[in-house]
Amino acid sequence: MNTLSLQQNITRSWQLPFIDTSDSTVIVGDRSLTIDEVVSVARYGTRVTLTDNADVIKGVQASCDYINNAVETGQPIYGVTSGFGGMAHVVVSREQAAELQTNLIWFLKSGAGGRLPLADVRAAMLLRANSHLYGASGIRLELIRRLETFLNTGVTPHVYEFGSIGASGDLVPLSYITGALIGLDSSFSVDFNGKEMSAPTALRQLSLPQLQLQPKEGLAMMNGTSVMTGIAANCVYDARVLLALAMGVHALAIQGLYGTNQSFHPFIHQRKPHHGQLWTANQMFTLLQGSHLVRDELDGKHEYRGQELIQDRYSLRCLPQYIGPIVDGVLQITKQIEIEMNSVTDNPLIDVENQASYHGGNFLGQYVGMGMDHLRYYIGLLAKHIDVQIALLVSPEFSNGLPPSLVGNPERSVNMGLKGLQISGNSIMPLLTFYGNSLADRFPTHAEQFNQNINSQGYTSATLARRSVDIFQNYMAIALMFGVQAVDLRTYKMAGHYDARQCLSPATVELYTAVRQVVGKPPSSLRPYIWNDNEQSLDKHIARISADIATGGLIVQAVQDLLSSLH
Ligand SMILES: N[C@@H](Cc1ccccc1)C(=O)O
Repeated sequence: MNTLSLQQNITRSWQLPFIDTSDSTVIVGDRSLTIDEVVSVARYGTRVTLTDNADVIKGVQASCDYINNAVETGQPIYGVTSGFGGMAHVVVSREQAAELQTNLIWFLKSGAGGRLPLADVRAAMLLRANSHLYGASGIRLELIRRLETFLNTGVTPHVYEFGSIGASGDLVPLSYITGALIGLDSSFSVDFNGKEMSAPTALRQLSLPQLQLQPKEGLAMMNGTSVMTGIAANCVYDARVLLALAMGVHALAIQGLYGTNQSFHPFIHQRKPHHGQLWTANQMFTLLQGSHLVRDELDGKHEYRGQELIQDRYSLRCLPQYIGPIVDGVLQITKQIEIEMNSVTDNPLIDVENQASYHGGNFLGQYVGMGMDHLRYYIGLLAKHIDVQIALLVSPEFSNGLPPSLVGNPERSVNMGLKGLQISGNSIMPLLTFYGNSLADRFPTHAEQFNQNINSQGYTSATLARRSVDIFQNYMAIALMFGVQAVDLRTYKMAGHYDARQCLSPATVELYTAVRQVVGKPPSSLRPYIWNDNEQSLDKHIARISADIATGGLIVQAVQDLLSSLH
């Protein structure tokens, strides 16, 4: 997962307009999309171009021809010449086949709550277009191309945060995208590069006609997992960044605590070779290489250390064994979401080659629902571990000689150091472990007249994951502030000055320097990051660092090597 391709975008604000002036583009329909590409389009406005592959275009039209022929010849096809779901026994005549699709939008227009972030709606539109280009959905190219136009001109339908049970995909959220796409009614609103307006108004400004859905097209648009999967793709991208930053925070904390590098010796982990454990140990081994702030014990030596333990506590010594399963879990979720992104998830599916259609259930978003449950669970575990490291750093009984609460200037007796910052972090960590509770197992068994009597809750699990990621970005900011202060104070104990860059491992200098730059406090040999309590507003530092993380700024660039190796 290489996010370097996005780095050129970091100057591009996340805010509107989603217009990319560079010449980069994402081709849709000729190969699998990656999570990087989804994020690049959804957040940074990278242009989208539908493939001009003749076979793909022919396949899309052929699936429409199949549906039209079926309607003309009076064949019974679910959702085309029948009612929906628990009312699939209702016969719908050929004359009403088109009206059935438009009516689907109206009865699904039942969202609630706040609005979904525009970047998540953009991801959903991209994935809907991608799914339709497989030619198994019976939807015209004209509608797919309109998704492309909306993405490239910055028209983003407003979608509610509540409404989908993740079963027949995201029926309700997708009804808003579909209604806006065809300009059905002025009650469908969009954001047009920062301006709110009705969908018909936006179409007029783009000189695009309103469209009438043809048989199957409503179902093709709305019976899919694209919204929950779009949210999930953005969340997986952010969670991978946060996993890499967690490794960076631990590397700073281990140096702050003057921990040993022996815990990451290859010999240990080759004898318990879980993929995630090996990756974690290897990365931490590399992160600490060349540091003057760790006990260098790779030769196997051990020393009696007075009141200090002869070996580190588990939050340091067992770090690879603890984070390893999280790494393996995030990698599995990444694979599952990338498969879901590149799947056909509506129903029925059209097999043009055999001139047949099949009633199935690819729209059940179980991989997304359970995947996002697990992602929130992993985030909670990472936050809890970091909270332990912070507790060691601020407590003289465990910090190996650091000042209590990492006070900077000991001469100013009222200085209480990072006590408040720790309390703020303590207020967030429990919320992250709380968000780690599962949702997928709480589904109602009677949904939609018992037709959808199992359902994934994937949409809500994904929106909860979005919330968990946003919270974790704030917590990570607090953790990085502790790490920076700790290594400055450790440097003073080891070298008599406060500029940690001189003693840190080369692999952690960039992260350290990036944090200092983002908060506007360059390193100094005369003072640590925080000297007197009354010289800075820590809340502003938290806000700046979390915003930098959320927009892929300097701090994320500093862990690029970790991110690129995460596979
Ligand atoms: N399409 C779903 C059910 C459904 C679709 C649209 C509205 C309501 C229900 C099915 O295959 O059963």
